[in-house]
Amino acid sequence: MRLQLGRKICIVISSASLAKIILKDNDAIFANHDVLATSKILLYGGIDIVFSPNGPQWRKMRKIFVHQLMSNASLDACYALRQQGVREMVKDVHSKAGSPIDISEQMFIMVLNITMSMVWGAPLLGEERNSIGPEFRRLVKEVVELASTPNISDFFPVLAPFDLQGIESKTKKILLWFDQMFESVIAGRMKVNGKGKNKDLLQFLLELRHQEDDGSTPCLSMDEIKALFMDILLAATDTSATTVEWTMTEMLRHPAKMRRAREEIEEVVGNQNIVEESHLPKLIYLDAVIKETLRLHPTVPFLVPRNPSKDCCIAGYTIPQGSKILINLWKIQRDPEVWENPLEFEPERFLKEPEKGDYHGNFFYFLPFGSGRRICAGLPLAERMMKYVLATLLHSFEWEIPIEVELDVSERFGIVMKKMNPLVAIPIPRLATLGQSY
Ligand code: HEM
Repeated sequence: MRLQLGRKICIVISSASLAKIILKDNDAIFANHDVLATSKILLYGGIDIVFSPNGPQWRKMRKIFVHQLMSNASLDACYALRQQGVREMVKDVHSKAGSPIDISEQMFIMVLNITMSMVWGAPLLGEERNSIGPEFRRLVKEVVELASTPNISDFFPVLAPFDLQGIESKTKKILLWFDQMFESVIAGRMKVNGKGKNKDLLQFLLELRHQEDDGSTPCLSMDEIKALFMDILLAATDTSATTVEWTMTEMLRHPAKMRRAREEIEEVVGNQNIVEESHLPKLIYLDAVIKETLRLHPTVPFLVPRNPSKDCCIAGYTIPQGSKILINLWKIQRDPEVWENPLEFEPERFLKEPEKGDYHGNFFYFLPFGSGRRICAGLPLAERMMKYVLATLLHSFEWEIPIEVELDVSERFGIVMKKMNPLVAIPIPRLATLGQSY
């Protein structure tokens, strides 16, 4: 489908074969993400990983992130931070046992804490958890909404200086809040001469900054450090929280499947232990449940839209340089040619045909993390965190739906596909004796 919006041509790709031609066969041409007026403001001019065009800047930023945080060795080394984040969350949920809780909100704060610990060594504790956490979430929600609102400045760049919808000025206010937080964290570390006790990402970046390449220019500017922080915190929180919320929704709608997932966890973990990441590779059914959720409810339903870097011809159609290409995962991942009963929640399909569960960008009917060189850079962390937290939620609690709540799957499309009505569920502790272990 092709739409002309102002000066911008938008093309929606809804078949796996075309997605492959774009994301694999022409990966180099389509390796730029579409940069919105809001992303430029929020990401310090677009010098981050998500919005840098394919080139040396993008390679530098992505390399730092992947090497420092996403290698197996780095992820193993900071397992204690994930453990602490998940345990804090369980304690918090225990304290609300019997009352309805907003699952996505709970998950958001947990993921935020884990990522903040990985990035600068300090989670939100005590009062901060109740003040900064919700404010952070409110602002991320606003960012996602602003970025999902069609902006005249993007379609008629000549009108951008007038900011007719006020989107840019709202984004600048949000940037200010984040920027002050980043400045204060960085200044705090510099006060101790960059000698934090943890070997976290901030520590590494400050050290890297002082390894000057030509004796005068730091390898990394302060804006680059802040843009990296922004990418990580924004890309990790809403996506992971929303995916856990959809997975819990589908399990609550299918109690037999939730029972099967819990039985598997009990068999692997036992009732006298708490879930550890070492248990995760054995949780095959839970893995299938997560994949089936990502198939039916792709968290980033159109990927991050791409721009071709030059005019090109795809399947006989000319695609001009700079067009906005959306890959419609929602449609592709429900294609009846490949998925039997495509609208049904059937995790068992991935047990029968495990090859269809490859989400590393090679099977073009299932691309929840994208494909090619711009594939999600946080995939290794996302898959560990989601499985770990879901296993823990099922192992520690029974979940009930408040009587007045209808469990629905209405979707709200945007950059991140949220539930129209947030999932509210009541936790009932299962393993009373284990409560103290958290
Ligand atoms: C369930 C969780 C997540 C989902 C579904 C998800 C999905 C995606 C998708 C679809 C893209 C665009 C890929 C493309 O254009 O082909 C992306 C990009 C990205 N994601 Fe994720 N993501 C998740 C979690 C995370 C986490 C936890 C982090 C970081 C800690 C992260 C960091 C990034 C970054 C930095 C990019 C930009 C990569 C680039 O442009 O080179 N994501 N993600």
